Amino acid sequence: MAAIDGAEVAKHNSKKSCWVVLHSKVYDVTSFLSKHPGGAAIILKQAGSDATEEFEKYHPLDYINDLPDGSPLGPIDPNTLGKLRARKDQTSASASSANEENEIPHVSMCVSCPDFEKAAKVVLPLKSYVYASTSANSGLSLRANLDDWGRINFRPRVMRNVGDVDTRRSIFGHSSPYPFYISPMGTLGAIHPGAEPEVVRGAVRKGIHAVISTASSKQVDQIWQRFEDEQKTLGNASPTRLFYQYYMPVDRKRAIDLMHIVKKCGYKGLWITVDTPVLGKRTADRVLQAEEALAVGIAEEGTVEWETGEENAFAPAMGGRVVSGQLSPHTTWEDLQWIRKEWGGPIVLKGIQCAEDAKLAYEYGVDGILLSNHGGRQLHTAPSALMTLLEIRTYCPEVIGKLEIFLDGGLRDGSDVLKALCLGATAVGVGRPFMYALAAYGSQGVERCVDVLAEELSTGMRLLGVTSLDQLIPEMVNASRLLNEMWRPEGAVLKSRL
Ligand code: HEM
Ligand SMILES: Cc1cc2nc3c(=O)[nH]c(=O)nc-3n(C[C@H](O)[C@H](O)[C@H](O)COP(=O)(O)O)c2cc1C
Repeated sequence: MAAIDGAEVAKHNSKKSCWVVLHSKVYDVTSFLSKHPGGAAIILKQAGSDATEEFEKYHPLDYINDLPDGSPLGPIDPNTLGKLRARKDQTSASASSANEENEIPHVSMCVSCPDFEKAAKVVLPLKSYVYASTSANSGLSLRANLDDWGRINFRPRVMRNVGDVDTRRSIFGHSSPYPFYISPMGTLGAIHPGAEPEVVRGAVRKGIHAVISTASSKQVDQIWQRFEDEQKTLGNASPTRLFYQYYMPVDRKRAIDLMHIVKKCGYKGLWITVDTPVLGKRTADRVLQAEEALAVGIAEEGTVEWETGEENAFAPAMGGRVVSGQLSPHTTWEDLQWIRKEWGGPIVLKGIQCAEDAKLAYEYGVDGILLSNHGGRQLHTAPSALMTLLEIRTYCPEVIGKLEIFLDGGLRDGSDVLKALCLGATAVGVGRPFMYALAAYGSQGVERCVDVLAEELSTGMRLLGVTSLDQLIPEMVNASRLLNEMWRPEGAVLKSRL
């Protein structure tokens, strides 16, 4: 194929004819515009230019293969790159380029989790900040997540020898120095150029476990490779293990193939996200996307082709569109049977939000449940993980001790982790604080965030009067306020039917 001149590419910069360069090849994406799950506006902004940098922030390389037949036009003539259309993107400021008025604080100034958010706000483009911070509808689920940790109080014991504390906890037999891990978050390329591998680097250096998202910017095997490389530099001494968050692809073959790749890499558990049959309404993203569309001269598309089908083959969108998602809305409990057969390792259901489903999870033989409302990004006014844990303690206590129980959502202080453990949890997941730390400081920020949480945790243990996590018992917390508001079944008996 003859090389294409940059000046020719630059001419195709509209909805009528839209060409972009991706990794030195020219693609005609005109017919793809209306099918792009991220919306047409985002690609139109790149029309006639080299879209590689923008593409890589959001997508693994192999997404290019999903462009329609006929899209690839040929290689770009490397001597004519200067003739491509200049892009008017917001580019991410980096820690070193943040200007003086908006100077990013030194990492040591981050002494508690909210400090990372302030620093991230300085460096992140608005779009990325909105993506990280957004929540569903009017934001009440996120608010409750944040607030409920403060609505449980400790009942400390004093005059105990708390000179040395042991903060270790195992997840499925894999020891971690702390009872918290990094929650799966998609599209980290929009947050930091190092994306998921940069998070892995920080995790490995601190020895904590991390769950990797299906919607990652980098491919699952690339992330694994980085994990192995990082382990090697530390003489394979880090206890960190990676687990995989699974949005089940609609297509069964694709679903099984993905699971096999994950297994072959060596991920230690499959965390199936079950709270996302459709994407929640991400209000702030919606507003931003409408603005972006108007800026390139198109009113936000309303219903595009891929929305009208009841399923689509892509991952849940980064932004706020109504994407039914890679997780089929038709998934049921019965699917666990074939998943278990294909996977063969520990399975956690991520997104359990009531006692009935906790009981079913146990009956269906999963190994763990993650009480979560997706960081307040899915159902409007969904219960916080703590509220769900209290329901489980009250109505199906038999699952405690049989299943590994994880919580996430709104955790912003290491000592709050102790409350969940007092009430029977195995460990707690932390999301946004790590994302903000990554944005501002890369893997160094991730490490700092671990240190901040770890210090709060060990101080909390000493002040509570315990030296190991096994000593945490329900009597060490006062959960009366939440218990007062907890849901109660009519007749006080739980009916756990499908
Ligand atoms: C041609 C260059 C491309 C650019 C610059 C681009 C950029 C983007 C951006 C910025 C988003 C986030 C949208 C938002 O939050 O508003 C997005 C979403 C998305 N894009 Fe693309 N994209 C491109 C091509 C593709 C291709 C070839 C595919 C695969 C067929 C694809 C699949 C998706 C999917 C599934 C989403 C929603 C989920 C996610 O954020 O991962 N894109 N894209
Ligand atoms: C920006 C962002 C992206 C996320 N992406 C995913 C994802 O790809 N898969 C998933 O199961 N959960 C995802 N989550 C939810 C997290 O795994 C976790 O449940 C939540 O962030 C915990 O709440 P916190 O952020 O308040 O700690 C995401 C959360 C955020 C904030």
